[in-house]
Amino acid sequence: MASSISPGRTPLMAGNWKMNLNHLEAIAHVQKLAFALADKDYEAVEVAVLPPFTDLRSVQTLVDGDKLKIKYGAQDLSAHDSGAYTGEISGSMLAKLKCTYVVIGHSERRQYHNETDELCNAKVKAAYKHGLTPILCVGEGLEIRKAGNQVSHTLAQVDGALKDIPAEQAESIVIAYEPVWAIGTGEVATPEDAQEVCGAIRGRLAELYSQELADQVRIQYGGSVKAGNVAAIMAQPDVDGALIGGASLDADEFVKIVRFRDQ
Ligand SMILES: O=C(CO)COP(=O)(O)O
Repeated sequence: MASSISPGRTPLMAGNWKMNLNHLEAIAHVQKLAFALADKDYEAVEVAVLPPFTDLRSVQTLVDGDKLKIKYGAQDLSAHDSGAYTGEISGSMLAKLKCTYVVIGHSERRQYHNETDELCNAKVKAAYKHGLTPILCVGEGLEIRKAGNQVSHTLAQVDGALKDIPAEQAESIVIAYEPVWAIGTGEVATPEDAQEVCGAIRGRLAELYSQELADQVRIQYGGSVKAGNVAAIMAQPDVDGALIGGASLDADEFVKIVRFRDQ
């Protein structure tokens, strides 16, 4: 299927492993991806993996040692720089491991750890402070979708997380629209559903900053993305990649998603 992605926005296909794969499994998985992916894949698409914290050192060693073109990042970071915050991981620790990306505000953290837009905003600031690129997750639950309020709900999350973030930083952000009802359920948003909200997010970025900045920011869709549905979603003009959960744990499937133009 033909894709209508703006040539200025390289699609980002990022695998969010969530709480799956220990560090030994992580090494085997990244090796499989590295073996399967070719230079032409990396020219067409940016490929990233987002493993659990405990895997990051192993992934870094593999990527550095074999000069792999796969990027990697973490699934969360602390809003604080250092200190008495038991169990937390700072942006500087992630930067030291040469992470490129960090996921902020995933719906599972909002739901199970009560993360608010204010906390997401503090984490976006922490990410930029340490040179990390945020992948900011936004999206509505089923009740909000049923009431038809998906756009206003999602844009309020964008506003909250980007409060006081200057354009020089916001221009590099990645925003992932992940409708909560489509995560891990097999229930995919239709390409039109994805486009409606992703287009609205780009419109909001234009209002908050400028059209030029909005045109440059990558907006991903996430929620039950698979090789079989990725091409139709990527054909939407404001969808510039995917944040993939379950399907990213299967190396063959993830490679097919990276090669969405062939599907
Ligand atoms: O939450 C997601 C990615 O961050 C989506 O998960 P699934 O692809 O498993 O639905």
